Amino acid sequence: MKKLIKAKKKFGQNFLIDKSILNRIIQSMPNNSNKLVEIGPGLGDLTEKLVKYKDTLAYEVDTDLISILKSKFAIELDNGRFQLIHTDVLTAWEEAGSLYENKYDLVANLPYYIATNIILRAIEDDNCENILVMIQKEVALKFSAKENEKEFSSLGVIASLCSKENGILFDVPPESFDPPPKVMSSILYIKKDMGVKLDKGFLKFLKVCFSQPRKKLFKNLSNIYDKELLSNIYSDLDLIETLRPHELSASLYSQMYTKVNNGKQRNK
Ligand SMILES: C[S@@+](CC[C@H](N)C(=O)[O-])C[C@H]1O[C@@H](n2cnc3c(N)ncnc32)[C@H](O)[C@@H]1O
Repeated sequence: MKKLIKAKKKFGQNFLIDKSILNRIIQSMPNNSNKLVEIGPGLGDLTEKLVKYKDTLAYEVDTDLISILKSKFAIELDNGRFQLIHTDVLTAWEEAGSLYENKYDLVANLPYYIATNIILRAIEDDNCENILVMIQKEVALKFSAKENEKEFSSLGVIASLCSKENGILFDVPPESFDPPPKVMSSILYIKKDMGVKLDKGFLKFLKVCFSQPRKKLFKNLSNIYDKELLSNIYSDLDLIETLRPHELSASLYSQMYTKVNNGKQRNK
């Protein structure tokens, strides 16, 4: 470690040290008047760039880092350019429903152990408009995958339906961090479609669809739903019963869910 602090594995601390990557993140940021929210400012290297660009609100869980950040950003904390909240961000979401009271963009080098959960929360959060995050490449591929790609899963369906634009902007190698993570990282960008809200039932439906990703979708669905209803829906949507879960488009998942629900209600 170049700094006087030992990175804590339990908080997913891999500090970004490559200045060129920090600059590329800043250049990729959406141009609007939204507040910036950062999760896990760490030692403040990305934060330093963010506060130069816009007013920033950050959530950090690690007590040891809070005192470092308070002294590094004493002026910005004083003049309101920077706000720091010492808490677990998932608890903050649980308690308040949103990380900020108005429109915001999430820009962060996320702790990888909860990266998927954070992105799903940010997609659900009505005030979050753009998500620009560094995460493990494997997870970024899942969020950005399209149908027929082997990585296409419920995460790809959710990201596709809830966004106007989403994809990997660039990859970041382990040596850009201190300590280096074991895996390749990527910058994922999601521009949300603010008019779309997925219901909890749909998320449960997707869990069933992808419960055994390499089996036939029909088989996964028939563990829960009536086979005759499913056959009718497949024929209405002009689908073949041998389809695997990754071969159906996000929009067809949405249509199938509506039909499954309508069918269930008729059967009651
Ligand atoms: C990958 S490091 C990124 C640090 C810094 N932003 C950088 O780019 O060098 C992840 C950061 O998230 C913080 N963190 C981990 N879990 C958290 C949680 N549940 N809530 C808020 N911050 C968390 C860690 O303490 C750490 O500062």
